[in-house]
Amino acid sequence: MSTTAPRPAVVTDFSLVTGLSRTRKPLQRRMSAMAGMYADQRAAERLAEEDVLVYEFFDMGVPQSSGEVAYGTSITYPGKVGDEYFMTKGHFHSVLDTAEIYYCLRGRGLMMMENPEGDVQWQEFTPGQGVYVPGRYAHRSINTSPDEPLITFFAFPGHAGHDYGTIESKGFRKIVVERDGAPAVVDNPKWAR
Ligand SMILES: O=P(O)(O)OC[C@H]1O[C@](O)(CO)[C@@H](O)[C@@H]1O
Ligand SMILES: [Fe+2]
Repeated sequence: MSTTAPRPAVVTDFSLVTGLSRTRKPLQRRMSAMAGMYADQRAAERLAEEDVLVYEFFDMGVPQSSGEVAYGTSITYPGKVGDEYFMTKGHFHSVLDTAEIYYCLRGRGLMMMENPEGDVQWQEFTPGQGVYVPGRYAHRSINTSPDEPLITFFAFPGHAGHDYGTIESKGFRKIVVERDGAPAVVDNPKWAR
């Protein structure tokens, strides 16, 4: 939607240190909402009983229309389900060919990406490093630190939308697990063709 009526400039707040906003409410995802996404479902269900908070994000409330820039901060907490690191659900954009930029403010981790044709890529997150997720790539943030939150700033086109269906039913082709004390990218045993 485009309009010629004057629009107020909007001021939003979020901390580049904590990722938290004083004025926006976080959207929180707990283990109970995503237990089935981890390879070790038993371990996930145990954590779901305590309803552990896996990640939260602050969406700054921009209209979901073309021409807008949606943005906010995302905090993925440290933790593991069995040997698999805490991660976001992950999604494609409903308008598939829309990109997204993430900028790491704190912590350590990976952005996992894959496109519908099966190309898989991952990029490291370290503070001061951005990851540009090209259009057509599903994306999931993964926190590989033992004790620090992974905090990122993100921005994407307002009309992009979120498509969780494919990832919820099939997962990503690769998962990230701890092997000999270090993160390793391995095939997802649950991935279904
Ligand atoms: O939407 P998911 O996969 O639960 O992950 C949340 C993150 O992705 C975003 O939707 C941006 O793509 C953010 O709102 C948030 O950082
Ligand atoms: Fe996205």
